[in-house]
Amino acid sequence: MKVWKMNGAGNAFAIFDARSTSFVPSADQVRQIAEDLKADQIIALERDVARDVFMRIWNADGSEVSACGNATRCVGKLLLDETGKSQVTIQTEADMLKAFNAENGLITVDMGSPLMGWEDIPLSEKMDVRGVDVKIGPMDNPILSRPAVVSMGNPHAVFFVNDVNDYDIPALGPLVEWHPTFPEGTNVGFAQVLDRQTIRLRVWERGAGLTRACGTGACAALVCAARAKLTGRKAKVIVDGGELLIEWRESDDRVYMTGPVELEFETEI
Ligand SMILES: N[C@@H](CCC[C@H](N)C(=O)O)C(=O)O
Repeated sequence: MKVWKMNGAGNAFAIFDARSTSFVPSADQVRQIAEDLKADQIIALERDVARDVFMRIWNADGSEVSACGNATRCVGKLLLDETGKSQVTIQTEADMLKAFNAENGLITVDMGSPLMGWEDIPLSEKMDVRGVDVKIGPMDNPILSRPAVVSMGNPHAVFFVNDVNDYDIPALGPLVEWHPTFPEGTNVGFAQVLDRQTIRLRVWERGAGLTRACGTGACAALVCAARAKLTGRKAKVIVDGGELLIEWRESDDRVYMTGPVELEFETEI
């Protein structure tokens, strides 16, 4: 079976070509592969009757999840090169996504529409998704409070902060990731709005920890920022591993992400 080690803005993936050989790893095996190949997520490419591919996703902790933006760009690049098509379709558990070539070797992915209902995130009970009732730290002087939430096919809680460098993310992230408000856990973004077109973002990923980039996290940060009128609907999101351009189009309500992909090596197992 062919395996590609790739990254999207530093978010690292081991991508297994399971289109002709079955690949059904146990959670233990996923954890081992992630450790051996230094991957944040493990991806399987499977045959799909209607789309170019079905993309299955596991976090480094062995949990299977529904969405991964940076891996969608990497898989898009592989399929665009392989098929010579101008656009490829990628089915995930969450949605049907499309990828196409952008300028300067970058890849654009149509990440679908953000989901805003409290049941969609999901939250444990009905709350205002622009600022949910979550506080971390002393009750009268919390370190973090009232994150905005949205689903990009996976759950995201976004804290708007004055300076991302002021926060001990490995200490705070897990407290939010499994807070009772989020019955399926959540990815946790720390977003600093630099101006109306620029966001600095770091993400504590559910099931993977602090990564160098989170594509769905970047989409979530832009959607939450634009919804709160902190930015316009298009912004550059600066992550630890590079830059992502995110646009939440008014015309179709879909979020488009453009960013880099890198093939580190490929091998056969
Ligand atoms: N790295 C990803 C997100 C992967 C899944 C996430 N950790 C979750 O549990 O939902 C991205 O680029 O979007």
